[in-house]
Amino acid sequence: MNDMMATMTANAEATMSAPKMTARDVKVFYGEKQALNGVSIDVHSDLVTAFIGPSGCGKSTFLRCLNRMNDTIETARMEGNIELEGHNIYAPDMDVVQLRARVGMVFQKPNPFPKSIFENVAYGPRIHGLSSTKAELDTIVEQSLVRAGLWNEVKDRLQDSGTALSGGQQQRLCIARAIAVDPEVILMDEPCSALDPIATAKIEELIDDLRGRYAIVIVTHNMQQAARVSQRTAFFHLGTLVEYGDTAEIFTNPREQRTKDYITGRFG
Ligand SMILES: Nc1ncnc2c1ncn2[C@@H]1O[C@H](COP(=O)(O)OP(=O)(O)OP(=O)(O)O)[C@@H](O)[C@H]1O
Repeated sequence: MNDMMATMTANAEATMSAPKMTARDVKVFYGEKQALNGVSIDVHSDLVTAFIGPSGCGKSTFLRCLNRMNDTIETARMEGNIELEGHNIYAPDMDVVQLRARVGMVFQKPNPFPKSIFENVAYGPRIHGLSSTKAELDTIVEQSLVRAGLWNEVKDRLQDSGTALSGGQQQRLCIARAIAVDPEVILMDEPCSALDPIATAKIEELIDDLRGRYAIVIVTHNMQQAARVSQRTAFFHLGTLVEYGDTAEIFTNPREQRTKDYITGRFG
């Protein structure tokens, strides 16, 4: 394929669906200190988007803007515009609890509630009124655990504590918990950094299985992981989005020298 055709294919792929989320000129300050310098990005529904970059470049800060988790940090202040399906998520009438159900989050360290496996998954659907009978709730719990690739391992011990599972199982339980409230976007902040290679491989497979059903955004320190699981990659450096594009392009033919230096291990 010649260069022009390759570009046209990439562009056609990028425009195949309207973006699920758009961010424009997002700036974040912690007190006086500016952590993001005006980030603009589109997140597509049917793709996995990876955020990469050296420690402290602002990946997690930006991820947290996408479901207003930064609201919980007293010193944090955000400027710019972020929309979910065309609605400003920072508008005064936005219900933040609803927003965080639509844009779910999985954290670096698995954080199940100190409750049963069943309750971990059932809690969200119950408080969001997604089921009216016990049978409906059972179905949601089962489907969520199936989708998170955990059902076969836990179906006979749903009343055991979620915290008694292995680290990798706990992380899949947290993914099931996010899935249970029927989100549109799932944000994952270094979801494998506390896991061993086998548990990591399972989460990566799971991300691939979930692609297409949810827009997935993953922050990762691991460039191989970004290359394996994502179709779009955003490279951040010192609070700036340096380059954003097709993952294969970013890793084989980056436009910016700073991206090239980072992916070839010259810094970071
Ligand atoms: N709660 C906070 N209060 C003050 N400064 C913060 C806070 N969280 C992050 N920062 C600062 O904002 C900048 C960006 O941090 P952020 O955690 O978003 O980077 P990151 O790229 O996700 O880093 P890492 O890969 O190490 O997690 C850093 O300089 C960091 O020290």
